[in-house]
Amino acid sequence: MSSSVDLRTVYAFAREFHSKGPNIEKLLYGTAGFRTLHEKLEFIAFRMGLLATIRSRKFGGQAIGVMITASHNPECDNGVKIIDPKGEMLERDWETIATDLVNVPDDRLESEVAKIIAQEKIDMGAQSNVFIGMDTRYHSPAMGRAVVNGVRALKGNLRDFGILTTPMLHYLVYTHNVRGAYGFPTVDGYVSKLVNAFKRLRGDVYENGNYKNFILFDGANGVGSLKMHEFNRQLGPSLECQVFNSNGKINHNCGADFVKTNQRAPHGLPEHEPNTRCVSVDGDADRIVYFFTDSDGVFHLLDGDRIATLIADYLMNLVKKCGISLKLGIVQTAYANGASTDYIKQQLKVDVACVPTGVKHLHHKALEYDIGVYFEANGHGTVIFSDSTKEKISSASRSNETSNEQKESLRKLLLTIDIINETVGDAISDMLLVETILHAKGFSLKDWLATYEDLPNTIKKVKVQDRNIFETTDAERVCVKPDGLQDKIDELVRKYKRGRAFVRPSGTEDVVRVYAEAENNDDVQLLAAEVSILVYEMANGVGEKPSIPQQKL
Ligand SMILES: CC(=O)N[C@H]1[C@@H](OP(=O)(O)O)O[C@H](CO)[C@@H](O)[C@@H]1O
Ligand SMILES: [Mg+2]
Repeated sequence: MSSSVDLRTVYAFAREFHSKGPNIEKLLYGTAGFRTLHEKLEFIAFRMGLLATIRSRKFGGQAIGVMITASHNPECDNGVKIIDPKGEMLERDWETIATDLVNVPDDRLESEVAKIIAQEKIDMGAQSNVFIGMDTRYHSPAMGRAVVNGVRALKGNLRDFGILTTPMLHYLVYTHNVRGAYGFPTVDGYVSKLVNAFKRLRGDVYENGNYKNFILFDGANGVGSLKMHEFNRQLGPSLECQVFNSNGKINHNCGADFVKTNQRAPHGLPEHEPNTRCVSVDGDADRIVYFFTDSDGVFHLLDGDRIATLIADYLMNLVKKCGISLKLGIVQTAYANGASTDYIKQQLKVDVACVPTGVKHLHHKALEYDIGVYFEANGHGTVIFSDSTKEKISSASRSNETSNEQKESLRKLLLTIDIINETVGDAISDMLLVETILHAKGFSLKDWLATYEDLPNTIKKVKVQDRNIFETTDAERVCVKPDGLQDKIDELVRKYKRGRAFVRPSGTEDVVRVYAEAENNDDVQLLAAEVSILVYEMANGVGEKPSIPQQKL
């Protein structure tokens, strides 16, 4: 190992500018990196700057991303996560390395960095390249500067892209590393890739059947609204998209998480005709849900499960028309509505897998299929096509044995692939894809909703003294610790028709999440309350004890 970096600068920078200070509780690289109150995060951002530089050197100078965001969390929180060279989430072994690096005191930082360099056999003389992006939180620039200092302390190179959606940074990292093979590695390149494919698929006829060319876009007062304005300039009349919730408090009473969790429309929604198509994205624009209010004033949600089934159905039909055979699979988590899973198995007749929460798990599983469609119920997901699938599609499109009709379908399939950001869930890319499909089918949201009927469901949060005493198995559907809890949950679930419930510790908040679904809403509320009380009692709940809804007492 050659080293041109004096590691004493690491401790000097830390002590001078980004001291950890005493009494910081142990922090874990969780479902989506480190996420906590912004005041606690600056030293972590600095250390992630160090780690990203080291990781980039491990890959001979390939770009590594550092994204500053707390996604759908409230404004007071921030977060930092690392993006690997292929635009994917950080490899699991390095999550442990990241956790260890963050949890050492300042005076052990230098030796911890030296340990990582030695263990991973890093050539500190090698090139390194760190790409930095951030959401619109007012404290994100300070975090960004801390990352920059981390990179500088190790004499690395960096590019600071400023305010970006999370999926844009994933795209930029990947396209840079594959030297443009997946798209031009710039922000303009990203927008043009998606918009050009969208426009070419849509053609000159913007409306079709029940599909109207107008959509209301809730930007969650985050980066999604800024970027959607940029998209709008390029989309022109091909999609009339009215952006709202652009400059208030991030995620406050709006955005995809608010809409999904509360199953109601966001605040700030402009006056509109009943049945108008509306979307909500989250604070960093990597997830999306659709919704509308019908002429009786009833709110309807079309979430990630719906999006996955719509896309899978469309792609399967398209592939069939192309005259090629490919295996498509859908990946969900335990939060997927039971009715969607039944629909996938019984109607779509597609393979469906269930994995633990967090897109990294879904992405990983989706790689096993020729075409992997993965979505969390909250609207976070995308589609990935294996290399051999892409090869099959392009060779079929060039082959003399392919009919003209098949060639037209292959052209559509190739353009559809271009709209998709395969690196990670991407709210804007997902929206353009769904809009393309609804347009092709001539569907209104009502038509889409009619494909199957969701089971009523809810997610509750329970605060307990230590959420880490909860351990789960079977893709989080079974709770193995504390002892005896699962048996008691099973007993409760048995009382309800089509009942299902599970509990798991959150990876991003200090709570235990309780999910319940059943045939009707009263039962759902009752089951969720009963399970929440159980969790609270078995794990020394903190604060107000959950209670049974009034009408059931
Ligand atoms: C039920 C739920 O929505 N959980 C979210 C949430 O994870 P938790 O581990 O449940 O806190 O944040 C993750 C990161 O954004 C997201 O991937 C996941 O779907
Ligand atoms: Mg997000």
